[in-house]
Amino acid sequence: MPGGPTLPNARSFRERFGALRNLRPFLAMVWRTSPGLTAATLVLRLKRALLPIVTLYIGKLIIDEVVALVQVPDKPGTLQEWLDSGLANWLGILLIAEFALAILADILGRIVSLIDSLLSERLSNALSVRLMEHAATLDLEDFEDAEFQDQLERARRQTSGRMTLLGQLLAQVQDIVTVVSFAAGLIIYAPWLILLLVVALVPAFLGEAHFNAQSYSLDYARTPERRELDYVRQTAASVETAKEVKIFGLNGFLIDRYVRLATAFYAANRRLALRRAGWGGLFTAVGTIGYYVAYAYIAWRTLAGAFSIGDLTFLAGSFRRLRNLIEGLLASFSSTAGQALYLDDLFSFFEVKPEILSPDNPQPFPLPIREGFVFEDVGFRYPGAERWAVRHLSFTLHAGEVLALVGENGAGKTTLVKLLTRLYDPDEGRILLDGRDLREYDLDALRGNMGVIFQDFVRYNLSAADNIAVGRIDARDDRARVARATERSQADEVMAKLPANYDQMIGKRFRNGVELSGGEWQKIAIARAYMRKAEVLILDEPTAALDARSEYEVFRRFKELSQGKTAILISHRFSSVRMADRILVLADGTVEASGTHEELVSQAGRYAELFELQAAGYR
Ligand SMILES: Nc1ncnc2c1ncn2[C@@H]1O[C@H](COP(=O)(O)OP(=O)(O)OP(=O)(O)O)[C@@H](O)[C@H]1O
Repeated sequence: MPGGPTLPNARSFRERFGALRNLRPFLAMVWRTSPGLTAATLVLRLKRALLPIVTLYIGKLIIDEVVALVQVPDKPGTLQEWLDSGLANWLGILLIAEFALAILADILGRIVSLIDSLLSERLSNALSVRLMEHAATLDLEDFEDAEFQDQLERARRQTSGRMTLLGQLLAQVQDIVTVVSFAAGLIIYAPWLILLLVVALVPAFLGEAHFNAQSYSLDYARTPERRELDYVRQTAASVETAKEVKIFGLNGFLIDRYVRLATAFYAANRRLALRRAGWGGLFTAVGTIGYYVAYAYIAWRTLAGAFSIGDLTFLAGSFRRLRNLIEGLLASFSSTAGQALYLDDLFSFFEVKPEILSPDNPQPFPLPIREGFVFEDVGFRYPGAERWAVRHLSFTLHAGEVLALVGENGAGKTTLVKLLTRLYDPDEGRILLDGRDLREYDLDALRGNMGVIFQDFVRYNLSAADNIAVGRIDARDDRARVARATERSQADEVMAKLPANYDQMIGKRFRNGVELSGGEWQKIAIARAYMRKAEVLILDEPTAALDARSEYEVFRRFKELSQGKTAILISHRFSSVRMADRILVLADGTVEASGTHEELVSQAGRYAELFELQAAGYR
């Protein structure tokens, strides 16, 4: 049989069956999704489970009756004579019963699959919602971690993948009842046939279990590659990337990369599939041998007069059905154990807990802020990074002040903003707000009172109005408020140009979407900050694509509108920066200088140098 060193080891037997503990919370989740549908499918399946044995038994009665009638002396000739004689009445009733059972089985089957498909869809929706709800509670740090992304990806796949598991579990309940009913029949006639059955089936079961676990391990180990595969496919063909892919002629490069990854996938899957097919064939053959030994025995006993012809068909039928059922059940048990391993991914995702939390007795956010924010020797290193992004960072952001942050790329400006908004907590030092550590405040209130627009703000494929309303989504229907925010960020000119104004779908992903220019997007994004009644306003360089006049105007308004508010603005344009009350020059994650534009220019430091460089460019 083909084999290869690259297959990961199958998970241990214990681990595999240990995963079955996940079934309980899973079933609880199914039940919560819809108690009515769950109960209905169970009850109907139990009813349906008993139909096969009854059908087979009536079949036996029919044959026995026919055999008996054939032997009746002077039996009637035509159908009419048979009917008139009344001899075939019992046979008629049996035939009608058999027919009715067949119809019933059909109807029940259809209703069950209808209910199952409804239940599965609801379960998948409920799981997706739970996944999104849980993801929303987690830290930014988690999302930036590649391993977490693998885990999230695996969990996400489980939301739809687990529908098969549900169907499988329900079918198992049904099949077990059927098996018990057949086995009871068989035990009454020929107990050791059951033993023969078990011996013939065990190897197949163990084989299935082994290959299922191996396929899970393979899947698990390959999550990073699979994410890369998806990423490459997405990059090669998406509206966001099409422009650059064309200009740079990246198709070939991306396709090669895809093919390389996909080929490795295929090779590993093929190896496993071949081994599985090989062993599976062997085990099935063992089962078939078992069946024919049993068949020969039943035939022999019938010849010996121990069984009637009806018994022969009933027993042979029972044995064949039992074999198929048990084979199916064993395969599906082991696949359930395998699927339960996948549930681990889902439940372990739900167990990831955020570290950035509100304290138990949070302080209310100060309205208004009286003193401001104080950074005390703050140090922060991104997870897994060797370098400190900011360190020994100390400064005060006074209440009501407009502070500009300047510094070269990578100086730590954005990191500072992330710390201020508690997207991260400092590794060293602390940040105070009105004399108390930021961590003492209610997290939602803290974030709710900050209007922050990052340089990599999100371009939502939503209507223009919603793109602004996301700044305060619960005020989405307050059109006057949206209009005010639009006007403040000068997005009103953008809005006026859109064919459907506020209702215009923007972005190219959906039908009738209109794409905006970079600067137009920025104006829309900045309006989000004005949707909030925020105590602190922060613009982290979302203006880079604005033309000089627009940026100047945006910042002038920003300054005006930040009256009485505490504000931070980050920009590389000195014409804007100089409007701030105070400027903080960052270098290598720490404060190098601070003061007004005039003070800093006269100090002949980095600020003056950068200012000169930019000014020289315009002369
Ligand atoms: N998510 C992250 N994970 C790891 N390191 C990061 C992350 N974000 C930033 N860094 C690192 O932290 C340092 C500071 O980055 P930061 O984004 O704060 O700089 P910045 O001053 O805002 O730069 P720019 O002017 O380019 O926006 C950089 O050296 C960067 O490599």
